[in-house]
Amino acid sequence: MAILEIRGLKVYYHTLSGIVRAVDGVSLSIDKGEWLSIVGESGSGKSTLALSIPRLIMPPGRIVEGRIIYSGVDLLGLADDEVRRYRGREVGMVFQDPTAYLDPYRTVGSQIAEALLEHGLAFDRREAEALTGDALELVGIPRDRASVYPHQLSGGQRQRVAIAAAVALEPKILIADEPTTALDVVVQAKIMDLMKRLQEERGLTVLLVTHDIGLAAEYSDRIAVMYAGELVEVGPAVEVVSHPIHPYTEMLVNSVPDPWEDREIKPIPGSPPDLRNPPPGCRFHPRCPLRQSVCTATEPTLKRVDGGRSHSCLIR
Ligand SMILES: Nc1ncnc2c1ncn2[C@@H]1O[C@H](COP(=O)(O)OP(=O)(O)OP(=O)(O)O)[C@@H](O)[C@H]1O
Ligand code: NI
Repeated sequence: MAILEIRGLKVYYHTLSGIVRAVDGVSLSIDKGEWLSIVGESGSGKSTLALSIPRLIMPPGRIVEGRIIYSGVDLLGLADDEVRRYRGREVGMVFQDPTAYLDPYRTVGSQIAEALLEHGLAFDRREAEALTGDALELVGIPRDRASVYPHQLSGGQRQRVAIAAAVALEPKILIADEPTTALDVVVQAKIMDLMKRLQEERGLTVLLVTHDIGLAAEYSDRIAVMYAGELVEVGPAVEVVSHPIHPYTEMLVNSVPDPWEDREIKPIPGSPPDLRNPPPGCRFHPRCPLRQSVCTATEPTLKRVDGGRSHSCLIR
């Protein structure tokens, strides 16, 4: 059953130099308890898509069209104060830089405890502190570390605390935007393993945003590949990576090292288009080796094929 359904979403940034069509007609659904990763090059609109879900898009950005249905409720139809109740409590968020939202002047424990009280998940200070300790332990941080300040923790520990803070509110879905990009690979694996455990043990739905398709393949149930504001391929993680359908997915896979196979790394030639003025037809056509005349003349849509997969390639 879908916990989240995004339909025809368009999110544009209205800048002085033009309208940046960062998310331009995305439809995607995520099942309860599933881990879906959104992958794609820098600037493809991944973060814009993720931030739209709890309606955290700031001006000059604006959600111009579409629906975001969470557990049957269209979040885009709610008043601001109503949507605030979903943030944190239902939809948890973790970002690349936890220092951006951990207050440097307050202990990590007091910040988690306060959120618990604010959302009515703890009856009093004492219960909030107990639950905070539980949340820290859940992410592998001793409960007595509640009394430290963010700067006293390592980068990996801070990200754990951020996850503890998010998970303490018992959200149904955790949106993690590049949560391990700033961390070394060993710490990255630990954070990913932790999220996997939360998915398996608590039935947490995970939406991971990453530019790392290898990482996505290792941890996700499904992968959605984004290019220039649109989805080009969606399907079971292992299949998408081992047998990509869309040429962009294929080139993205070939542009990163394969830990199991010794093959040549081929960077994708060219660069993504200017989203103020994207190319007509398939937005990938200027970089696509399979390009034919239909690719410049036809607007592709995501079509379903066998195996729970979909793609938007006009040739394949
Ligand atoms: N505040 C903003 N004002 C104007 N344009 C923006 C703003 N934020 C993002 N954009 C543009 O929207 C497009 C999508 O950006 P977004 O950050 O969503 O991509 P991304 O896939 O998350 O990239 P990255 O991997 O670098 O994080 C880009 O062209 C970007 O320049
Ligand atoms: Ni991003």
